[in-house]
Amino acid sequence: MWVYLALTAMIGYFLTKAIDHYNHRQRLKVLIKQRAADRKVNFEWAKNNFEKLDENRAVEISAKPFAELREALKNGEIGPVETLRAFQRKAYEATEKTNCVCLFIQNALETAEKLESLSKDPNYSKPPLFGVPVSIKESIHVKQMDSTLGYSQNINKPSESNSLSVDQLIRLGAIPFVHTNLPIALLSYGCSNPVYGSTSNPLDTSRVPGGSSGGESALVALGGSVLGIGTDVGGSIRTPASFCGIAGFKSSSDRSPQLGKTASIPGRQLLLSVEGPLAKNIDVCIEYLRLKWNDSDLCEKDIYMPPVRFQEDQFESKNPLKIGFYVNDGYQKASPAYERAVRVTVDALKDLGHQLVPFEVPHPDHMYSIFCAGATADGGLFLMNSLAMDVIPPECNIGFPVARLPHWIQRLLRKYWPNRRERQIIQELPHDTEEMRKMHEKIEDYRHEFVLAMRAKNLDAIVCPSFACPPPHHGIPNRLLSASSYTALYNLIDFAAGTVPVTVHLPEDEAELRKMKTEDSWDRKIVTESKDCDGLPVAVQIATPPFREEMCLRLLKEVETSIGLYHKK
Ligand SMILES: CCCCCCCC/C=C\CCCCCCCC(=O)NCC(=O)O
Repeated sequence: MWVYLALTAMIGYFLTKAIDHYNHRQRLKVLIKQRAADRKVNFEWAKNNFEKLDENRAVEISAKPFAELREALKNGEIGPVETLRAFQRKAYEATEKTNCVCLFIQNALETAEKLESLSKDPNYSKPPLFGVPVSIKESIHVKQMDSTLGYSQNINKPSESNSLSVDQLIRLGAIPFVHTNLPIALLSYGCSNPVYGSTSNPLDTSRVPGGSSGGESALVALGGSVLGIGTDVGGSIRTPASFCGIAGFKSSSDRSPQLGKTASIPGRQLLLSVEGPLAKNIDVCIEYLRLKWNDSDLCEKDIYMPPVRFQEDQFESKNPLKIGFYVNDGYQKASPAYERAVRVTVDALKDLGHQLVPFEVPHPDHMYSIFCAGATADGGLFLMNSLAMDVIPPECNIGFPVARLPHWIQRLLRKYWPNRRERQIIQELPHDTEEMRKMHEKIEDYRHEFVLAMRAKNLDAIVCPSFACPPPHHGIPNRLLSASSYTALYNLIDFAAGTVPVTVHLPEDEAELRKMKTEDSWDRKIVTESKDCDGLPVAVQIATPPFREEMCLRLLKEVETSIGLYHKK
């Protein structure tokens, strides 16, 4: 009798849970449909607005590079409203091709009109970014807009205020005008979510634009924005920038506001995401960061941010530097084109008088495993629970349901998991407070070890690949984690790092790759994804210690100027 009652109660419990879950998913599907309809209306609004400007005039304005655009806005040759319309048109075209825009920010028109009327006052002094339209990754708060992070459960939860960086941009005279696409949960270098769908690479639409700031990279590469703001906790600015042939930069965490910002995993301790710029060339990133760091208001608003101005002495210095380089980080061998990218950069930097010496990444397997542990923070539980409460298209599946199993099963699995590199990662994921403390200790120790390794060679900076393979096809990123090891390292040790494109994939790279020894499915994917990608851009990465951001920018500029692939003023 008791057994019968217990069994009925259990069946009842699980049935109710399953029905609740089903109903929850149905509600989310309704929200997704509503958002698609609202988005159509939003795009129509943008179209009606940009069609008020003559198309030839729009083309003329949006073709202007950043510096020229700023100058034309400053001297009144063009106005903020027509500039906004010109970029709305270009962004609309870019999103027709790649699905890079989530929504147009409708308040942008009001901001542009306000700037236009202010500029009529002869006593008005134009702020430095007067009238420049800037694109913003969807996860960054813009007042009255959702930051869904690609979760349908976050639809219709508009932000009450702007993030500090969006507020700062407005203070500087810029016009945030679009929210751009990202992968659900942000912890991917793909760019797909159930709310806004998949963004494609503008250079090959069968491939991803990179992520998580992939909407930004596609939009900027297509000229739909002269400056985009993304976020990076494992490569999410640098990877999309390098996949789309543009420049991207992430600072160390102290030099970016942390107060009030969204995070893929809230409460994460040592791996903090940072906001940073993506643009057609590094000069634009430099100019933006100069304004960002010289604006004392930002540190007043985020009182935890050290008030360090743009260090012109570091940036302008002509002193030769000692720079370490590597072509293989020892964790994931990169496609040959990335090795070539490092070698041409090394030669160019030598020609400029710098000293270049080989460098080895300490304990690469350990490095990437503790990165995954630090980036997911709680053994993947928050991530997997959040995903389980949403509607996940196959290409968005992060594929780690193990995190939701009871810890004793996970402890068993981590002993016997067949794949070596996956097992190493699983072994580092913490399951209780003791393991979590140890994880933090390992990250601190690794930072120390890395700094000592750099000091032993007296290095100022490091040059290395920006990624391990060309932009993979849609659906691949979440099944090819290891390729992100080249960017992830510099989040783990909280360095400044940036990327600029320096070459393209060539047919001989593919031939060379066939010789690569493959240990597991990750290696095999590197080989298959590197096929048929001739002509796609390849970037190099440069990293420097925290508070040496300006030195990193100096080197990126030197590289871009001497060998930059698409260096255009
Ligand atoms: C087989 C073991 C699976 C372990 C599960 C690990 C889950 C994924 C963790 C790390 C993946 C890293 C990919 C890098 C993507 C870049 C993320 C990023 O920078 N996001 C930006 C942000 O969060 O703001």
